[in-house]
Amino acid sequence: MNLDDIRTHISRLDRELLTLLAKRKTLSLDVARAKLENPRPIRDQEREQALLVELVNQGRQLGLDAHYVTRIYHTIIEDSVLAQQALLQDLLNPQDKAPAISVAFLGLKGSYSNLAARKYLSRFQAGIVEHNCETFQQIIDTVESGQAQYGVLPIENTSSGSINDVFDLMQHTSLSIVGELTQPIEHCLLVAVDTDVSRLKTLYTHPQVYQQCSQYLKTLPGVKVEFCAASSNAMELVASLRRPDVGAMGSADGGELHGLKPLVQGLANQKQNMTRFIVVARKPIEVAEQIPARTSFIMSTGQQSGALVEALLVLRSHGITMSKLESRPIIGNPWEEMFYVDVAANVNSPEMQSALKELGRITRFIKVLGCYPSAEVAPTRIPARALNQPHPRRDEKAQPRYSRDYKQSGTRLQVGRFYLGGDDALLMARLAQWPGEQQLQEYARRLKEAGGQVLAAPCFDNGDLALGVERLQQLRNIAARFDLAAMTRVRQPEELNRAAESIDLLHIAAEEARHSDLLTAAGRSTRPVLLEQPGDADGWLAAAEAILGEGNQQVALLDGQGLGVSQLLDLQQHTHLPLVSLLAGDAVLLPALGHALRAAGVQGFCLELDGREEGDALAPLQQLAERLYQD
Ligand SMILES: O=C(O)C(=O)C[C@]1(C(=O)O)C=C[C@@H](O)C=C1
Repeated sequence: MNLDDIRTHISRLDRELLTLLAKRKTLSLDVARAKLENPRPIRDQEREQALLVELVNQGRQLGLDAHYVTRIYHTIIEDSVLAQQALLQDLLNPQDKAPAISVAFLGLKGSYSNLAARKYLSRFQAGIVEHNCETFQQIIDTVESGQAQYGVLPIENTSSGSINDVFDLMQHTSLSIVGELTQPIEHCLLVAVDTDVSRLKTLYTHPQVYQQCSQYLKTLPGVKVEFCAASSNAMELVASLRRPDVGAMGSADGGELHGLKPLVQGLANQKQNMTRFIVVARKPIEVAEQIPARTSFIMSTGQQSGALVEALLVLRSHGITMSKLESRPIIGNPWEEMFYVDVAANVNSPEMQSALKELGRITRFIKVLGCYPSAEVAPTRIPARALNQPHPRRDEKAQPRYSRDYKQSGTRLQVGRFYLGGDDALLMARLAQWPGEQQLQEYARRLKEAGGQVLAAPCFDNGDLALGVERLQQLRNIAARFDLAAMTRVRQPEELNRAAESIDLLHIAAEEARHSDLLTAAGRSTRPVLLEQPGDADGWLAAAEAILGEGNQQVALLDGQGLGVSQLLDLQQHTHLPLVSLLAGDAVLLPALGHALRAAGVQGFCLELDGREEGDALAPLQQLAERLYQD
């Protein structure tokens, strides 16, 4: 077969795959109807688990990797669940059959909000009338006045955090949240005519996009940046200029709507950049019992100490999980705050009704903003043993993946924009306790000055997931501000998954290095992992193997036990994984110790700071950096 023949063959197979997927989707909607007649939850994770295990095993026999099969089926099942939910919601909240649905959003054709609005409304299979708005307030006004049925508003972004103006507006509107969706933000450099980067003189962009792509923009020092009100304005301008020396920054899909082509893709500093949008309408909707629902509400508690904790305990005592907690000052009342809370519950459920009643008694203000189907379909995990069965592929060697027999050359990890295992040693500072935002910023500034690259702080050290997630955002933002990478310790899969959304390096400490669920989650993540020695070298390598075996090849070893030079050399003969040494103890000796370990092949150093150091805590790292630089 020549290349064209092979491609024809592939295209035919792809068509068949699509036909089968469409057939599967029809069947999954039949399941939803059956579940409506005979009420059962849409999501059935036991069934999903059995299905995934069977598919992984069948895939194996066909020579397909378990990780690959699970990834594909997570996507298929996610679509199946969302389609079933949409069907049930339509049946429960019938819409007048209108030929078109109107929606208000920020920006022009091609803005991220426009793409999100189109994605959300695609489920209604009706025409769309679009209202381009210049401000969030205008979106609210357009829906409140009935000119548009829906409004789409961005509420939080994985790299720039919460969009506070939207929270503030939600407090004063009569509109309800009726839906949510998450839109990947993929910034590209867009051009109207054939050109190349070296010919560009001016780039048009929105300030937030500029901020999110700052690292790429540093590589274009001669290019002038002009700010526009929205990226869609930038695209419109570049499309009208049609010149080889101008470009816009925005999404490839948005650019296509203006006839622009992507010249460079993946410009964002942070590769996983997503925005969560909420959809608002004049009337609240009901969410079918069978569907996982989210309820958003705002409340203000009194100023007395412990008032917020008391309110949160009400949720906990009703078994209600909180997925977001955000505080905003109340204008004109400088000592009080409004809290925005998202919970995983249906507002009509008995638990939520009872919790709301109780909260009503202890808060000063409480208002439900809406209840809507959760767009998050958490992938069903399959038991590690189902994935860990030996792969029957004949060409696979039996050597452990961490070993030099398996891979000769040393592994290089990408940590943010830095490397571990490259030419230069990676220098990190790890705080033993969460220091508070101000002080974290101060550590970051000093670490940067000292020549370090990775700032580590324990976001989850007080056991509260929601607080941990807030801290992740602070850590990430502060690290980014000082051009550092960020690391945090994760102790359970849930923490790991949340941290992996935004943090550059995941730290598994000695105490957790034998937790198989955590190792499995780390292996399924695409973030690099720093695995601390749990006390014995064999257990350490076995833990590394568990991660590598799941798919994640970005693993480094952190020695916190003070292995000597000869043990380190021995270890390096054994494994291609990069080694990091923990620097703790007498500050005066640390630079010399680090220097010797570097000579023995250690690729990274982590200075432990417990906050009790006297004088400049980062001085040993700076001295080590200077010595290594002189070499
Ligand atoms: O089998 C079901 O109950 C379905 O709803 C179908 C399906 C699937 O697409 O395979 C989807 C959602 C459930 O969580 C389990 C499986």
